[in-house]
Amino acid sequence: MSRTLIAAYGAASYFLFLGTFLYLIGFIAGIGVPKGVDDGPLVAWPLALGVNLGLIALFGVQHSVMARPGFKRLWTRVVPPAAERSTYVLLSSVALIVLYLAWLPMPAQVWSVEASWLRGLLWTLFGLGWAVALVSTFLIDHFDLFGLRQVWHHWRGTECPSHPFFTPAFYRWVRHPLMTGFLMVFWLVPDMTVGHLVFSAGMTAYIVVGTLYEERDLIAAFGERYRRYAASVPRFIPMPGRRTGE
Ligand SMILES: C[S@@+](CC[C@H](N)C(=O)[O-])C[C@H]1O[C@@H](n2cnc3c(N)ncnc32)[C@H](O)[C@@H]1O
Repeated sequence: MSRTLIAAYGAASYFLFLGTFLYLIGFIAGIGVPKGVDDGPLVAWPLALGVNLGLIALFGVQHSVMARPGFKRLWTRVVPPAAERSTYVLLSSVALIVLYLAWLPMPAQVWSVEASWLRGLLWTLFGLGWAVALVSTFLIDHFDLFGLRQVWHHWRGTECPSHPFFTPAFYRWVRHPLMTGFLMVFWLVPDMTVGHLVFSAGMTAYIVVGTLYEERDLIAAFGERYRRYAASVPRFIPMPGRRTGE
């Protein structure tokens, strides 16, 4: 494949992911999108539950299996190595779009906060969660995570160096601040239906399992250094007095 084609593929995958990521904000909040987590045809709850869990599993399997070094080694025999991350990003977007389209509502209310000050506080924390997630992508390397760095180096004909282990800013307080941001936006909402709860609980389960696999790879890559970091820094929730500087 030509360098320009791979660069265009990388850029297209990035912008598609940006769109699906922005859609996720509206999907969860139920604001500003044609179909949110509580919209869609009403069906019997066992069917809705089965379909929704299947959609989360589809996203979780795609997102976790394709991120493993062993899978990447096999996969890069099929796709050019420079386009591997962009393909991951593209297929993650496809899995999310399928989830948005096929998601079935389960409208029974689990909680609905009435006090306006508390609603305001929860919406503020919801917004803060998105900010934490976005800033974390830049701390770890936004353009690498979304495949643009790889296609850019390939386009210029330069080597794309792999990242060292580091613990910038939020990474001194928690090991997975990007996931902390996601956990905030999944749970800190003033209104929660059963369907929304299934989404939040399913995605939380995926995050817990996904980060276990990620840490196994990080220990394989960085060894004792990562083990020491994991022993002193909490996974998702910052604890006063427990942080490390690298
Ligand atoms: C989607 S990012 C998520 C990072 C982290 N789990 C979080 O929630 O903030 C996953 C990538 O970040 C890398 N990564 C995670 N922690 C890292 C660290 N402290 N230093 C360097 N790379 C790291 C992993 O190897 C993986 O390629």
